[in-house]
Amino acid sequence: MEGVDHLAHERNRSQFDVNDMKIVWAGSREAFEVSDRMSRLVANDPAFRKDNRVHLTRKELFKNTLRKAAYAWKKIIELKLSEEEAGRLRFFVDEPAYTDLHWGMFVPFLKGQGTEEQLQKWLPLAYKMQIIGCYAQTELGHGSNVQWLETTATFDPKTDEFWWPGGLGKVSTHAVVFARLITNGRDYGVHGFIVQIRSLDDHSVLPGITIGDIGVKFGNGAYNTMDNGVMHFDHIRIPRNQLLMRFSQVTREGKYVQSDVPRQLVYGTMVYVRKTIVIDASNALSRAVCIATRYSAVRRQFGSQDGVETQVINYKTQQSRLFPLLASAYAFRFVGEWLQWLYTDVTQRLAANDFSTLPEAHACTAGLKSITTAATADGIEECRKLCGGHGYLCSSGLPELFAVYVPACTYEGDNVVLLLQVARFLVKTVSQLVSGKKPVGTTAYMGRLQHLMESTCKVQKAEDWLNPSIVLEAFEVRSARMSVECAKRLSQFTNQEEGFHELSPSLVEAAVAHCQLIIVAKFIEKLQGDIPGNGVKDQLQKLCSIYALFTLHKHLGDFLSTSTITPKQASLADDQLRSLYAQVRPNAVALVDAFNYTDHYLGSILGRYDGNVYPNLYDEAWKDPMNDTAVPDGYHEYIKPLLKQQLRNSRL
Ligand SMILES: CCCCCCCCCCC/C=C/C(=O)SCCNC(=O)CCNC(=O)[C@H](O)C(C)(C)COP(=O)(O)OP(=O)(O)OC[C@H]1O[C@@H](n2cnc3c(N)ncnc32)[C@H](O)[C@@H]1OP(=O)(O)O
Ligand SMILES: Cc1cc2nc3c(=O)[nH]c(=O)nc-3n(C[C@H](O)[C@H](O)[C@H](O)COP(=O)(O)OP(=O)(O)OC[C@H]3O[C@@H](n4cnc5c(N)ncnc54)[C@H](O)[C@@H]3O)c2cc1C
Repeated sequence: MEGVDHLAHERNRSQFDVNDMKIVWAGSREAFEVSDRMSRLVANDPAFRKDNRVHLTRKELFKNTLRKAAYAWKKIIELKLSEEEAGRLRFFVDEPAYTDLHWGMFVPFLKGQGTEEQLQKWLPLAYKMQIIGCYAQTELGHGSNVQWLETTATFDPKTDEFWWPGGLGKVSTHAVVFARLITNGRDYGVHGFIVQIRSLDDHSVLPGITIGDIGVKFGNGAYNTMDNGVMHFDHIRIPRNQLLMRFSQVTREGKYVQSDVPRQLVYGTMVYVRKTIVIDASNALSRAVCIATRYSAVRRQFGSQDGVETQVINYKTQQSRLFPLLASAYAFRFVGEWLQWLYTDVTQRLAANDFSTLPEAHACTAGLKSITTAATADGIEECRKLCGGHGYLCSSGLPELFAVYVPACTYEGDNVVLLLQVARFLVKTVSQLVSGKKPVGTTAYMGRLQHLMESTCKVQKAEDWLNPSIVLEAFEVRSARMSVECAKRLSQFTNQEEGFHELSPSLVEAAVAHCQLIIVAKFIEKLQGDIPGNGVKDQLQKLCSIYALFTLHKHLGDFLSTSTITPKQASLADDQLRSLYAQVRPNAVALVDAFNYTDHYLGSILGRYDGNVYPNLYDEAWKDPMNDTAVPDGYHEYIKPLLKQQLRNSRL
């Protein structure tokens, strides 16, 4: 029945104030207010409808995305929205589009790599969208290995194929292009250039440049709203001052001048985007968990008592699959908040030519991007499975969410390649201990290596696993022992690079252990701070324990093989986990209500706020164009002749 809250009984059971949790999830009351207002603005405007996407052809889909992006831009101007409001509005429009790359990569690259003079020229054009930019770094032959990009930019004192860049295929007028800078016959490696690629008069592609869309990508709708492109340069010429020269310059005479800064600063935009992707992982996972939790509370199957079947959310197996994902969504939210702080801090230090925390920022953004996107992609798929057959319908919102999200494991750095960067950082940290260098930041725990190598876990009963200090030390011991073991085995190789490649699978596991420690540590830190709201902190403590103990359970091999814990302590952790599931159970629906997602943004019949699933699932089916006629297209050509033939055969 419309208007009835079929989940009221679930909401009445919660043991905390969901409105207080909404503020904690949003990060602040101001952030909540902006998000709430923008999500409702989008949800209430039919111009932003998205339930028809799966029925559109690729070209219709793309044109529809251009329409929405233009409409959103007009709204932003008309309502005089702030940068924060505009960003939230585009987020709730929920459609990968060229604007993601214009605002998410092109503008940040200009801001990070341009000189004051270059910013004064290009930023006003970009902010007013008088030019539309993309980020052209990946080539057909190289994406991960940036240092081996082949496009060259040769300085001519007298006067190159990109693949994947989002927005490039049909929309962008300009590109940030990565190319090897060659001047006076010497290759100075990869640098960033701004290149106009289309006419601002008629959008035609400029001479010497070939541009196209790379074709249909994974999934219906999904990322096909984005014109990822291919571009080929054939000896085009650009002015010298379109080399972005904040960190290195080429003089009029062709002389290369490198400021006294790490060459990796040219990678700054990737660090920025990886940080953003970690925050976005909590958005995507929380969306899937919201759908699966509400539906799990609606769905009843087997186990009837008094003639009423059991809610599937009451099955321990459903809880053991769903609640760790709920906990992960909150865990990624808070580690994302911390990573935002780290990024801001590093940026301020760079402005003062303090590069001391640059390695930490790179390792943290790379590693956390890798493990949060992997867990989120797997988590969305698990949420689809948690919803049984109906989870496979596009009207559940889950197939498209998965298809849009899963490339996050690849873009902005393949997850394994990034974990190897973390491994390199850890091995270096351990090796420097010998020379007396004190580890700081997220590796500070390595400074207590002697203790961690000798420590024994103090758990004697299940409840001991609720002690944050015991949990934190277990994760520190596991990570430290894995890193030290890798470093020790690596030291047996005469050729360190050869040893690194040989041991890379174990090194990746050590990197995962370190990054999971960071997530646990930041969740615990968050709870040591002021958490306002009735019953809110208690719920978050439960979720923190679930994230930690589920992670421990999932990586039990690490904890046992490093003798961090005993099998008995592992069993006590499982007992505590099941008890925590029972404690979270009455709060589950309220914990996903706290994400404050509109039905429009969720785009899911199964995840409707009112839980009125079945009538709406049935009605949605009839809207499919397949049901426009009772007799399907093709009957007269292919079915009727077959039936008649069979009838004739049966009479012979
Ligand atoms: C609200 C909505 C949100 C939506 C979310 C955003 C969606 C955005 C859409 C995304 C679209 C996708 C865009 C893209 O994919 S753009 C292209 C991305 N490409 C990559 O990420 C390439 C990955 N490869 C690399 O980053 C580098 O090649 C790699 C780091 C793997 C190796 O670099 P390099 O060979 O130069 O360096 P070395 O391994 O030799 O290391 C040398 C030292 O440099 C340090 N280092 C490396 N990278 C960095 C860095 N970024 N910052 C600081 N330091 C760095 C490295 O640790 C070494 O240091 P040591 O010598 O001390 O060990
Ligand atoms: C949806 C989407 C949008 C994108 N948007 C953009 C964009 O806007 N701009 C842009 O420039 N690029 C973009 N990209 C490209 C993206 O950045 C690259 O695909 C990504 O960096 C991975 O690089 P690759 O494709 O070369 O993978 P590869 O590195 O070729 O990976 C293939 C396999 O090799 C393994 N591998 C590679 N190197 C190593 C190693 N050293 N050790 C162990 N294993 C290794 C990887 O783990 C992986 O399993 C986009 C990609 C996608 C999917």
